[in-house]
Amino acid sequence: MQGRFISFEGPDGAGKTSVISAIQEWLTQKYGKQAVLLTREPGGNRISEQIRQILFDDHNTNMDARTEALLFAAARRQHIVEDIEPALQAGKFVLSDRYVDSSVAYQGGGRHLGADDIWELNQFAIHGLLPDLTIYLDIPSELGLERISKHRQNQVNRLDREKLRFHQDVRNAYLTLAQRHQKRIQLIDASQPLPTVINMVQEMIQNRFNLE
Ligand SMILES: Nc1ncnc2c1ncn2[C@@H]1O[C@H](COP(=O)(O)OP(=O)(O)OP(=O)(O)O)[C@@H](O)[C@H]1O
Ligand SMILES: Cc1cn([C@H]2C[C@H](O)[C@@H](COP(=O)(O)O)O2)c(=O)[nH]c1=O
Repeated sequence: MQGRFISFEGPDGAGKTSVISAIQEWLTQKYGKQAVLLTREPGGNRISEQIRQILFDDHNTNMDARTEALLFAAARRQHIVEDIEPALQAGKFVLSDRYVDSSVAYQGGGRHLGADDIWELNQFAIHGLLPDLTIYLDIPSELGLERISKHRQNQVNRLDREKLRFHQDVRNAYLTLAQRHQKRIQLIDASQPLPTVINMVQEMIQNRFNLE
């Protein structure tokens, strides 16, 4: 049986990590541990995690925006081949904390490389593999950044530290993507309380895949 591929997207601090772990628990209770793969980008396997370290190294302040875009795409390719495709072939639910839309939003929007060029660049990496469903957690940039600075002071990465304008451009690019891919991308207002957001995401997954 072919599995189901669900990606979770959103600006920094939208609550993806919190929501995705609740969804993992919910699906695991329903279908068992073996039925669910929780993974993240950039990362998932040794090579992609090594690329992640380069991307988020605080010393790499001189990284060119196109180099950054290529590294995210390279980590994605390895993630697909080593983790996502095998899990889908085994019939699992694949829950990915970020996927191709992150590159379009952050490198295309935030870094101003252009959404279309970054989408095009990533076609080589994803080779046709798009999620069956993308949950986009939408949040005003100020609120997302406030959540991060309140709760995660010692885990802030190189991209979290970008200025407010960068995060606003990221959000606008996500909103454009959600308009363009209305069937695949489902938008949720992530400024609502966490239990409400989790319930809405569960309903979306239930409806999309006709789960009991
Ligand atoms: N709906 C919510 N209401 C209030 N606080 C929330 C909500 N969702 C998450 N948070 C809190 O905001 C902080 C950031 O959440 P989380 O790490 O889940 O976000 P994230 O989208 O994964 O961020 P990033 O992509 O930057 O890692 C956490 O401290 C979390 O407890
Ligand atoms: C996949 C991907 C990610 N990013 C950025 C977005 C975030 O700032 C970090 C990931 O941090 P998280 O806490 O693990 O969400 O990386 C990006 O700019 N481009 C991408 O393709």
